[in-house]
Amino acid sequence: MRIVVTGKEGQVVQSLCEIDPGLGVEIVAVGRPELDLAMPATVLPALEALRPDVVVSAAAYTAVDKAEGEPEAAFAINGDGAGAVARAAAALGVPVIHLSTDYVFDGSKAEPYVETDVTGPLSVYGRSKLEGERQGAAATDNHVLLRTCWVYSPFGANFVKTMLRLAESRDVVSVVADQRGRPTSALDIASAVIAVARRLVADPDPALRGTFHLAGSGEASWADFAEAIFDGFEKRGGRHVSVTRIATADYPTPATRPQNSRLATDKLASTFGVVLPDWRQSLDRVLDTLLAKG
Ligand SMILES: NC(=O)C1=CN([C@@H]2O[C@H](COP(=O)(O)OP(=O)(O)OC[C@H]3O[C@@H](n4cnc5c(N)ncnc54)[C@H](OP(=O)(O)O)[C@@H]3O)[C@@H](O)[C@H]2O)C=CC1
Ligand SMILES: Cc1cn([C@H]2C[C@H](O)[C@@H](COP(=O)(O)OP(=O)(O)O[C@H]3O[C@@H](C)C(=O)[C@@H](O)[C@H]3O)O2)c(=O)[nH]c1=O
Ligand SMILES: [Mg+2]
Repeated sequence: MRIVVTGKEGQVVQSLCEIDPGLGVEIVAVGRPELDLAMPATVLPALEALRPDVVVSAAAYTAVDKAEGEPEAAFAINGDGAGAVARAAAALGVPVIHLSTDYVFDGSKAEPYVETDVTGPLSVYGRSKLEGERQGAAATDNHVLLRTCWVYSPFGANFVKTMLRLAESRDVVSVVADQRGRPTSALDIASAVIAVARRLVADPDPALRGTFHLAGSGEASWADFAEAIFDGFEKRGGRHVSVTRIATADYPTPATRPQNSRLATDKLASTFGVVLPDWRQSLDRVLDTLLAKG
């Protein structure tokens, strides 16, 4: 089985390329310039040439604050570009696994979000990802929409790497404590995507298609997450860094984030038997890699 994934340097695509996908599975990454989501005409020819058995739509415009000033680019890539990937998979007659985000929700729900909850994105990024969800669902039923959240990894740009960079020069870092979510390792996402892809290729059952939420086990605020990162840094010989827990109002950003970003993952567990490790355990593995690299 050949899994073709969009993007080259992204966290999820690099994690897919990094992990051992197991017997009979091959991972191929395709991105710019051959496949450019901002140029939808490039998408079908690039995918067709690679003869995928499954397409993983992982590439996206993910700069949440920058997107507020570049809505056209965000919608072109996350809306029309993601739509083009799903339409190409449909044309090739293969399933597509399309990654989306907790930021499609407004965060006002008291409980974790389930797949059927009403969306209401607060940011350009969230709205553009929701448009990609709509275009993907319209393109094909042979489609898994996998919403995930708070992704970190040894690769690309993410909150863990930002905190480790700040730890080099700061004794105290102020971090918001009133946004809660579920930190998710891209390495765990990669394993889950491969497990889902295997099932989709083997089984046309419509119950295996549709929307599913995927997240690391447990939950945290960004401040909790930062504290765990700094603890791990110190345990591995780094300096002591402490967190000042602040409110969202004390950390103004161009984009508004949901206060409740927690995704309920029971449907993925009961349908695919996929449950991710506790986020603290996965964080340890990523810190081992990042801090061993130096
Ligand atoms: N990061 C997060 O916290 C979360 C991410 N997600 C979603 O998961 C998916 C994977 O995210 P993640 O791996 O973190 O993303 P990254 O931000 O790490 O990487 C983005 C990827 O998209 C590619 N890309 C951007 N623009 C284009 C374009 N015009 N044409 C082709 N490729 C493009 C980049 O290309 P290049 O290789 O050239 O750099 C890169 O490979 C995305 O759909 C994202 O929306 C969902 C929830 C949380
Ligand atoms: C750097 C920093 C951030 N923060 C806050 C700002 C924000 O509320 C929160 C997280 O900031 P970031 O900008 O790193 O995270 P952000 O880019 O919003 O992360 C999101 O990315 C997109 C792609 C997703 O899909 C989401 O699931 C989510 O992971 O932490 C602090 O309070 N202190 C700090 O020093
Ligand atoms: Mg960011």
